Amino acid sequence: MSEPGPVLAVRDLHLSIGGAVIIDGVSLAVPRGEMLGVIGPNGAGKTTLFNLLSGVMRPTAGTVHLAGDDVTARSVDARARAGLGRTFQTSSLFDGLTAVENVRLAAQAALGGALSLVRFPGRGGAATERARDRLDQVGLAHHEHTVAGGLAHGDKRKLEIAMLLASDPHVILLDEPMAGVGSADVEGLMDLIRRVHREHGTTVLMVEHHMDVVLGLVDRLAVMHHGQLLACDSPEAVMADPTVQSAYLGATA
Ligand SMILES: Nc1ncnc2c1ncn2[C@@H]1O[C@H](COP(=O)(O)OP(=O)(O)OP(=O)(O)O)[C@@H](O)[C@H]1O
Repeated sequence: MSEPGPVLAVRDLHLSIGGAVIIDGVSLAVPRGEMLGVIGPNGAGKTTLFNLLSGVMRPTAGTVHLAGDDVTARSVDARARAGLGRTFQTSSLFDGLTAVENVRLAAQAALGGALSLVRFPGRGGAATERARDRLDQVGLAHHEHTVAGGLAHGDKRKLEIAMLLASDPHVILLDEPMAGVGSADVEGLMDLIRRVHREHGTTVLMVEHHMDVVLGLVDRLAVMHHGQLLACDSPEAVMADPTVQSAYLGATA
């Protein structure tokens, strides 16, 4: 049952692989509609935390709750159906398909229909309509028929977000959305993320190394270090925290 508590909550999450402790007792509650940045040095466990939230990996101990429901044992697909969407550090696009075909596949998966690339001219179809709408939302309507592999880097990232939006998620996890994006495209992507967050009330968790991006977007910052959550507070409080400064900011300066 959905209720007014945090939309996403992890409690005492642990993950060990082959004797190595990767995630070490992380607890975190994310209120509905929050934009949360996740930062930390390389290897701190940020992507692994996203893997545990999205169901790509299962924790050794601890729980993940989505909208009040315990989803710890649920698959990626079940969590996606429950409203959790995610992008990856590496591109998940089909380079040889057009922009609209990429989003249509995501829409077909979300709508529960069979996946198909066959076009039915004039018939529209719910998946195609939804795909066009999401392309419009991310500002790529004019690239509907451009193959994904031919898009500029920033537009590829926008296309990935359009695919994410095809399933109408209420929580999205963005893993380094600015990775590989030229400085000219950063503003546009930030605007897009801000718009998705504000217009749809979507809860956003974002791993991002660019501090200017993070600080320009988030309500709170979570700092990971050696698999632990070192701090989770307003950006101002986190930046002023001496433990964070020595563990993260000092370490990467
Ligand atoms: N499947 C795995 N098997 C073994 N070790 C793993 C596995 N996945 C991650 N790790 C290790 O866990 C640690 C955390 O990795 P993770 O990718 O979550 O860090 P990160 O904070 O996202 O780093 P980056 O900023 O470099 O992406 C690293 O030391 C990594 O080598």
